[in-house]
Amino acid sequence: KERGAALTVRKELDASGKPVLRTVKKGVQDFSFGRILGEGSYSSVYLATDRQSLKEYAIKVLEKRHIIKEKKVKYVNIEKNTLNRLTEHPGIVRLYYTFQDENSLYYVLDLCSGGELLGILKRTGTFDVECTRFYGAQILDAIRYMHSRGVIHRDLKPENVLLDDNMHVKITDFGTAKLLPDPKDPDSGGGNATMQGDGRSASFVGTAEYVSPELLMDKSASKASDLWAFGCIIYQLLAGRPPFKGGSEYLTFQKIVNLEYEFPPGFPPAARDLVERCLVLEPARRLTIEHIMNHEFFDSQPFGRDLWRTKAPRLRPYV
Ligand SMILES: C[C@@H](Nc1nc2c(c3cc(-c4cn[nH]c4)ccc13)C(=O)N=C/C2=C\CC1CC1)C(C)(C)C
Repeated sequence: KERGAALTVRKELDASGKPVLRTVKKGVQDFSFGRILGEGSYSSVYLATDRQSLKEYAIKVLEKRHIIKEKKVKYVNIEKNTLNRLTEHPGIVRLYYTFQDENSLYYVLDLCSGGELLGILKRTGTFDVECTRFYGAQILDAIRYMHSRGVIHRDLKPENVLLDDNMHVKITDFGTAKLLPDPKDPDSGGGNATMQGDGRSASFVGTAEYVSPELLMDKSASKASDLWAFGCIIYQLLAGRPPFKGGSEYLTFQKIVNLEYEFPPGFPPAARDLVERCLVLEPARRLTIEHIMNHEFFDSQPFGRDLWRTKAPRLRPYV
């Protein structure tokens, strides 16, 4: 059953002409679709306005035929289960409800009108320490919530960190997440439960520049894999480029497993120490979330509710 399926009430006349109230789920007709906001490998996200409330949403549209042909049913299930599990955090894009027609599935989601963090970073080049601390803390707070709900994102990167109209973080794109068995809902685990998936548990590898060494060395992802990606993101906000970037994916992977990266001159020392303790080849030796939150780089940075109430800092480049 769809969680919180939105219902509209329509007054209709029944056979004998008696007025009857019929609750119907919202559908495509209830929205006016605007421009494409982003395109994934098998979905497009549109700007859409609810004709009745005039509220703006993002609607992710997935074409059923394409999903089945490309054997992506498993990922669609994982994304929906993940979004339905991550409902109580300001830093995670929220799924309000879903509906479908004969060709497509529709997810009605938070509109993140600030777009991708990567887009902002490209415009400013780098972030200064104050901005890096604010956005780093919001990303970390969202990761902490995800992990507490048994979700490993596995593909964290600046393209998947969106910004809402207050320029606050919204993590998105959970099609490649790994769901640990939910203590409250044991059979929702593993992400291997598929509707009619292909049965193979393909071990997913994230985006080259942010993928952790254990995923390349053919071990399974763990929560520590998201913290490796976090270290890459902090480095990139201050340096203006990711730590591991080769001329090809293969060369990037080689740099990762050999831990081949260096800091540009002037890189802030506290941030350097934090990044060095996240970009550790052995997952068990990487800083945990609690350690990162207590690291001197995040000194005097509130986490939790206050973090999401503070005004986003003006974006200034790190010069
Ligand atoms: C990463 C994702 N891109 C995007 N996904 C979402 C956006 C979004 C918005 C802009 C944007 C807004 N203004 N200007 C640009 C640019 C890219 C977006 C949004 O507002 N709400 C929910 C989204 C995704 C929800 C998803 C979990 C189901 C890809 C590229 C995969 C389509």
